[in-house]
Amino acid sequence: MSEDSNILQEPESRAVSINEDVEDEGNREIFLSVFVQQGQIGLSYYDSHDYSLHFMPDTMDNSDLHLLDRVIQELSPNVIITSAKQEHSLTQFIEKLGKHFSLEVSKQRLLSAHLPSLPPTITESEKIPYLSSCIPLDSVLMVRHQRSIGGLLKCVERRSVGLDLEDSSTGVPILQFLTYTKDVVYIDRDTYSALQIFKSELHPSVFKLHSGEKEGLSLYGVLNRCRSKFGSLLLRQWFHRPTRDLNILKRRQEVIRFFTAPRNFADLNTLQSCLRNIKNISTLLHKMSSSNPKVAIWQGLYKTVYSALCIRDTVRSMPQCIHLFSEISQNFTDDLFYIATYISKVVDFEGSIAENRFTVRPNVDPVIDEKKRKMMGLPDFLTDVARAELENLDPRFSTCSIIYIPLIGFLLSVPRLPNMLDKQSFEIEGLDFIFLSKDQLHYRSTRTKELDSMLGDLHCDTIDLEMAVMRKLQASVLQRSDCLYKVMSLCAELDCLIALAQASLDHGYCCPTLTPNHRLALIESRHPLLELCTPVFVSNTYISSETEGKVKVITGPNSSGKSIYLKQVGLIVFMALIGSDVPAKEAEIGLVDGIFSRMHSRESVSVGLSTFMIDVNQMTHSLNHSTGDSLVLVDEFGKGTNTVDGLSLLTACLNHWLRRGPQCPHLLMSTCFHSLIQLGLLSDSPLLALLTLETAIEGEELVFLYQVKNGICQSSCAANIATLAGIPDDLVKRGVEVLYSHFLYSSQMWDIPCYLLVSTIKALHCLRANKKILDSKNICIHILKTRRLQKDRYQ
Ligand SMILES: Nc1ncnc2c1ncn2[C@@H]1O[C@H](COP(=O)(O)OP(=O)(O)OP(=O)(O)O)[C@@H](O)[C@H]1O
Repeated sequence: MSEDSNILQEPESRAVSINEDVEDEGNREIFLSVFVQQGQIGLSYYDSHDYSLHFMPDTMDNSDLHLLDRVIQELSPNVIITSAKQEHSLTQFIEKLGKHFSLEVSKQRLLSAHLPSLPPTITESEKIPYLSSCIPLDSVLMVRHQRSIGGLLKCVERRSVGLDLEDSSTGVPILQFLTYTKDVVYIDRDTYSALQIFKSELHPSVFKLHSGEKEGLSLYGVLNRCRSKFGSLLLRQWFHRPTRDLNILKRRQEVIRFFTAPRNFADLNTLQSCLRNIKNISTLLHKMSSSNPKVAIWQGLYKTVYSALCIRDTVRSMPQCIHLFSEISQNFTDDLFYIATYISKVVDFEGSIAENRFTVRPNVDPVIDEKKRKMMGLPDFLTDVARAELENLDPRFSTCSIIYIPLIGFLLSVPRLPNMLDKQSFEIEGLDFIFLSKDQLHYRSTRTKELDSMLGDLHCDTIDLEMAVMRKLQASVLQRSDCLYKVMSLCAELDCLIALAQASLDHGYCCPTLTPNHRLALIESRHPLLELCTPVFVSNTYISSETEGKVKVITGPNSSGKSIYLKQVGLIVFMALIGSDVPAKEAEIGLVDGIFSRMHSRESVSVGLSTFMIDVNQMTHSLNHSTGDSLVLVDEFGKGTNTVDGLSLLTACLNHWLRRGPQCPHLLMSTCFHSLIQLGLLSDSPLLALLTLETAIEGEELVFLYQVKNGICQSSCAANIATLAGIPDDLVKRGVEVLYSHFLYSSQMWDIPCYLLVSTIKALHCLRANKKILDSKNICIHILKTRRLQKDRYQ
């Protein structure tokens, strides 16, 4: 804390509940405006949560508008606005159309937008340089973009977004302009869902049903240790926008490195407790600009600014070569200290809470002090007046009191007597009856009229004076709002990075080496979610490069861990692309441009497509859009249809990728179609590597070792697994009999090479675990003998 900081009182010393006013997410509304032309997309959106206008400079998008799809997925906008004359591709996306996209009109709307941070007297020509510093107005590509902003502003103005009961002439406030990052790695909805990056579930508590959803077991749930709500929001944004920008990623990594060093744990804890007290500054400032902000808003602001100062002082003692730290040290200016001191000196928090309005501390304004002093002495003085009034009062009354009611003034109050039944009986000579309340009659007497003129409306005067002080304070806080916005964005970043560092420490992650080359090497890596749910997790290595095999085909018995391996590779690459540490002993991540997947994630009912159609859609998407820098995860493609058709499709896709040579993505594919390899269907390619998962037979049981090794698997061990799962033995036995009769018949019909039969028999040997199934081996051999197959034909 700075030298003068002892002037400031710790906010906790005035511990009072800061209600939801401060954190109120309220009705968050997002208005997205899109304009597409000749493959370029310009978009902007307004977020009523923090009154910010985000824009994305014109960017190429593909014909399916994937970028737009991703933005919609991230933002879930309440309204999407576009031009009625839009290209067909866009109209497929968007249902609500607007027609406010003329370029000149757009410019005018931007110029007349309500920007509270600018002085109200600013002229249009003065506004242009300011706006061009926020949005590149002169950029050619921005033409379309401005048009999207034009439509957006028109819509939000019409709906008075972000305004409560303000005057109809008040414009929708825009408190900040933010760029929407475009250098993002492509990941589609299905991949997010299959990898369990997010998983929302309905809240189980009946009491919290209104708050909607909570995060289930997901990567976001595991990594989100943010202390503030806006930190969590920013982390969510990072999750939606994994990036290839090495500068951004290295900036994040250097902070995480610092906090994961044991000697910095104390600083980490201090910062975490400060971050907990930082409230949403956009909401605070918006509420602060209302005519009479609630006490909680003042408390929230004070606590926030005080904590920001603590953060600044802690960070200033840390290495300033770390970019985030030096930015915090520079941008948390003395304006913060000014605001905190001003609030601390002026606002009487205890008094404000007691009276539920803004009250001023002593020694701020002598006139207010004088009036308060008079008010303080009032009870004694009024007791004396009441005593004197009682002497002259009707003798039927044994007590009376003098009370003060704001706006009405001083009144003489006496208890109602039993014979005072109607209004006429309330009349007392020399007194004017005013009202009856709770068996107390209230009158105005000559003396109370004297008091009114002598003391006036003391209370109201004090309130007016205190409100004037509050307005001055409000104005001076709002003048310094720029610095407060910086506090919020830097604190959000710090919060996210501390959260990632904490997760890294808790789960033993390592810092990945990020490189622009095309190699992925995950040494002894783990699945970040499964490792938390299983007592023993077997780590595995994945290395993919042009020389070490970019296409991995992984076969293994059912339940041997193929899907988990695929997902763990996807998750680790994803984690590295948001700047996080990863669950591995060592990792080298060549920055990929997209993660594609063919994994079961959606129920066919929810999308109106058959399961096989979903599979094929996902595969088509991966085939069409993956590049040599992409990661493609394919889990059991083709098993939703006839085996031969599924196998043929899978083979065609794989060979297509292999033929692409250097443009072949990092492909990790699991399959139960062992004949893909056994029948030699795959093209010879140095890119191809075959992997399998190790199993062992222990006693009578099939044991999964979950260890990935080079090689192929001969059997799915489906019968064993069926037995393990409890399918009756006789059914399993019959299944195996049918399988092998059919197999031998087919092999003769189609003249399938004999090594296949050998491998079948070998596979049957593996079934030693179950004696009844072992019998089926004898059946198989028996069939072989009866068909007089030559032994040497299949050896
Ligand atoms: N590396 C591992 N360490 C420990 N347990 C694991 C590991 N991999 C997988 N498992 C366990 O094995 C179970 C099955 O894994 P997974 O779903 O990946 O199998 P699979 O081979 O894809 O099966 P199927 O072919 O039937 O889809 C997991 O739910 C998990 O409990």
